[in-house]
Formats: sequence, C-alpha cells, structure tokens
Amino acid sequence: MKVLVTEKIADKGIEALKNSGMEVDVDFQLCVERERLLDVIKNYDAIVVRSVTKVNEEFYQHATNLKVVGRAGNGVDNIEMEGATKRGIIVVNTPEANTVSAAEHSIGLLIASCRNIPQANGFIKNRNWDRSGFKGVELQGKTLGIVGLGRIGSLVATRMQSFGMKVVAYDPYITEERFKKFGVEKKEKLEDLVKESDFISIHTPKTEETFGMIGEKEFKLAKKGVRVVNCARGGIICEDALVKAMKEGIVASAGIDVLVDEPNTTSPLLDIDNVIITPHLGADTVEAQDNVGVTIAHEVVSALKGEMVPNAVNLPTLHHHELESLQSYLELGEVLGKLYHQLERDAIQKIEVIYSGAVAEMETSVITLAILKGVFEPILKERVNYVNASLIAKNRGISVVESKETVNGNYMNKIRVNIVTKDKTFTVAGTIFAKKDARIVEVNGFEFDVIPMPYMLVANNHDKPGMIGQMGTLLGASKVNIATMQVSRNFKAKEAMMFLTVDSEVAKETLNLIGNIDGIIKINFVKL
Ligand SMILES: NC(=O)c1ccc[n+]([C@@H]2O[C@H](COP(=O)([O-])OP(=O)(O)OC[C@H]3O[C@@H](n4cnc5c(N)ncnc54)[C@H](O)[C@@H]3O)[C@@H](O)[C@H]2O)c1
Ligand SMILES: O=C(O)CC[C@@H](O)C(=O)O
Repeated sequence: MKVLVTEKIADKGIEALKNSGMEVDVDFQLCVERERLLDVIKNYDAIVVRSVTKVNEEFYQHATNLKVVGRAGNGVDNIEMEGATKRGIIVVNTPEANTVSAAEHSIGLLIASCRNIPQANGFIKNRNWDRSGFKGVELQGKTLGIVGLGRIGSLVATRMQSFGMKVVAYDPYITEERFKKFGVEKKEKLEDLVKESDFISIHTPKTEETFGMIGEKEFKLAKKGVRVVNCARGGIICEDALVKAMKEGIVASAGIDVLVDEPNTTSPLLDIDNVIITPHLGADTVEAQDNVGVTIAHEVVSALKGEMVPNAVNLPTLHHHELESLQSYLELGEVLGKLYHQLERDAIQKIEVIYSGAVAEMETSVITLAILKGVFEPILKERVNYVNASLIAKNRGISVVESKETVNGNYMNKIRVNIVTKDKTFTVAGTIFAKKDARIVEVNGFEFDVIPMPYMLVANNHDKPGMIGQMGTLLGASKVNIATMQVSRNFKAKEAMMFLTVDSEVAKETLNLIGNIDGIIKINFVKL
C-alpha cells in the first residue's frame, strides 16, 4: 500500500507508517502544487493531509485508487465528505490529539492580547524602553464568553476559572449537564453571551451556521472594549466586521490564530496594532504533533486494512473503549453477512437484523454496517467497506431494518440476520461467548455451535445413514483435513445440515463429487 503525505507531520508518524509496511512518499510542496498533486494521486491508496491540501470533488476524480484520507488534526473543513463517502473512501482524523495544545494557545492569545505582550516585546527588541503604551486589563472578575463548549471550549472554560473569571457559554447542541459539569453558565442565545462578556473565545467548528456568526450585529451588541479570541476557524468571527469594530473602538484587542484564507500575509487584520496574530499554530506543539502524527498513522493503517477505526469521520463516532467492546461483534457481524452469498444466490430485497440481550444496548448501527460489509464482500470484494456498505445496499434497492429485544432464550446476546428475497428468507444467527468468542448458532432453522473458521463446508442433505461417512471419504481422498464437524437435524422435514470446518480450500471437482452423493441436496464451500 502506498501513502502520500502532503503536509508536515511528526517524524514519529512517518516512522509508524513505514513500520507498518507502508510505502510512504513525503512531499510537502504538493499541498500547494495542485496540478502535480492531481497528477500523482492516482498512484496512492491513502493520503495524509493537514489543513492546507484541498480534498474535494476534483481531487477525488483523480484519486482513482484512494481508500483513506487521513487528516492529521481535528477540523475537516478542507475535506469534502460526500465525495469520499460515495466512493467508499474513509476519512479519519485525530480529534483528541491536539485539544490541549489548542486550548493552551487560545489562552495564550487571550492573555497576550489583553496585556499587549507581543507589541511590547517588539518595541523593546527595537531597543526602546517605554512602558506607557502597553497598559492591559486583568482577567480576574471578568466574564469570559465561550462559543462552543466542546473538547477545546470546555478545557478553556475550566482553566480560565482558575484565573477567577466567570465563564458563560453558548452551545445549543449540548446538554445542561455538560454546562454544569464544567461550572459554566448556559446562555440560551448568542446575543445574551455577547452582551455580557468582557472576553469572547470561539471554539465551534466552521459550519454554515457558525461562519460569520460574530459579525456587525453582534459587535453592535457587545460591551465597548470587548476582547476576542479565535483559535477555531477563520471567518467564524467575520474578518471585515472585526476590522470595523476595532477601528471604532468596540473591540479592544483580538487574538487570532486562523484566517478565512490560509496561508495569508495580506489580511487587513495584520495592519491593526491591537490584533495579535499567529499563523495557525494552535496545534503546533511537540506533544500535539507527536500525538497527532502517531495517531493518524495508526488510523490510516487500520483503515487500509479494512478495520473499523475510532475516528472515522464519515462513520458513526466511536470512542476507543466502545470500539474495543464492539470488536468481537463487528467480526461476528461480518461472518454472518458473508455466509449469505456463499450459501444462496437470490437477489436480496430486505435485510432485517435483530439484536437481543446485551448487544442490543450497544452502538448496533456499526454492527449492521459490518453485516452489510460481509453480505457484499463475496460479490464486490474490496470495493465494499464500512463507509459505503449502507450506500451500496440503498443503491441496490435493499431496505435494511434493525430491531432490538431485551432477551433471547438461552443466549446472553444474539444477532439474528434475516435476508429476505423474492421467494424466501435466509436466516443466520450468532452469539459472542465470554466477551470475545464468536459462534454461529443457527442457519435457516438448523441449530449449531460453530466457531467460524477461514474454510468451511456447509451441506444440506436427507437425514439418512452414510452421509457423513461418504463425505469424509471424498474429502480425505482429496487431502482435505476436517477440523470439526457438526450435524443439525430437522426431524419433521427429514433433512439435516452439516457444518464442517476444514484446514484448506476444497477443489471444485471435490465439491462436484460431494454434490453427486445420493442424498446431498446442496453443498457449498464458504471462505471467511
Ligand atoms: N487553531 C488550531 O490549530 C486548532 C486546533 C484544534 C482544533 N481547532 C478547531 O477548534 C474548533 C473546536 O474544536 P473541538 O475539538 O473543541 O470541537 P468539538 O466538536 O469538540 O466542539 C465544538 C462545539 O461547538 C458546538 N457548536 C457547533 N455549532 C455551534 C453553534 N452554531 N453555536 C454554538 N456552538 C456550536 C458543538 O456543539 C460542540 O460542542 C474546531 O473548529 C477545530 O477545527 C483549531
Ligand atoms: O495544524 C494543523 O494541521 C491544524 C490544526 C487544527 O486546526 C486542527 O483542526 O486540528
């Protein structure tokens, strides 16, 4: 697998990619040399970017072999998600890896701007000693308004309380409990926060709703002498409105790390003395970069291997601990799904998944994705993955329905998959024992206790003497070693199903010979 890295990530990250057996090309010029990037990207399975490389529809059209986009960092506003999802490209990022650094940088900007530290530093470095022009303000007793009380906003909130600040926040998308947890007063409306705050710090993502959310109207409502910080994304504070408000004396100082257009050396904000500005350095610490680099390397490698990754942006969000407890169920789900097209041929109309017992309490939508991935893999091979599995089902007109039950007979947990075709329903069920051991427990009403193995034979036969022996003889003659065998019977129908795990692939000729045994109704080789 080939990985292209177009922006600076920590050496540890590059090493981690190489140590995982990836062929890695590093070319930082490619984030700005668009034509060259579009020309070479077809040669790569994955790309690792930061915030400069534009990963958009034009890019995807050239990236014909791309499977993974790794965003070494948090914000994914330079990556078009729809184009990735429809092509089954997994987008992963590292949302937790640089939050402390970003929070500390926000606080740095806040303090440095309200105490004129960079300006004073520049003055004295020019061999001027004059204390008159740099008088600042204290933080203690002042109100800090945080817009967006997520990972970074909440870190800033708790840290600034230790400076004796009152912290209020506006974030309509989080619970009352989260405000309480961080000792922050909730503001129902942005304008209430703006009216009350001495300092405003922005910590939302850039979305249609947040872009320009602090503009002329808000500055008109703000306290005269308000101080603002934006270490989130350029344009959430409208740059023109900020310039105007600073010239009018409404805003006393601004600490800015991000601009609408980056890189940028011509912004009018650069000409304003009370604006201190850094070139998107929020995540630029040794710790954050090491953390981001190594995390993105591991995620890109996992995603290339087709594994579920915790920070896949175009998949349901999972934390590491959730993924750990889901792992066995994801594997079981894939196994159950993979059985269908290897045992049956009919076109699928509907897939029903019934979760019972403990598994019903989990993030089952992801297990359903694993089942769908399994269903399509035997016919679409590597063109199906967790990201595009449900889109593939939708495009094929297959409806997918999930339901949950609290208990299911003898099993602590059970996943049953009903695959409905025009004429019949194929049913398969499985369970997890002791948190990690998968078992197939039912196929079309036949009960089993089968440990899924890479090579398996599944036979339907008339329930009569000699079936097992004849089959064993033919497999022995073709040098296929039988590892385990289970037989399940349907007394009423006088039919049985044999489930064999074997140590190697079974040749077509052997399968034909078995199929010709008197009493064998159907024989299928299953590869997991
Ligand atoms: N400057 C840097 O180098 C740097 C580094 C890391 C992150 N960031 C940026 O910081 C920002 C915050 O990152 P995070 O990890 O804390 O994100 P997060 O997702 O944890 O938190 C964002 C919060 O914003 C809230 N929000 C969304 N829309 C809102 C709206 N319209 N009004 C109010 N609140 C709204 C969300 O509910 C959420 O709680 C992002 O823009 C990210 O890209 C910048
Ligand atoms: O340094 C970077 O790549 C940007 C960091 C930051 O903006 C992020 O979103 O993670």
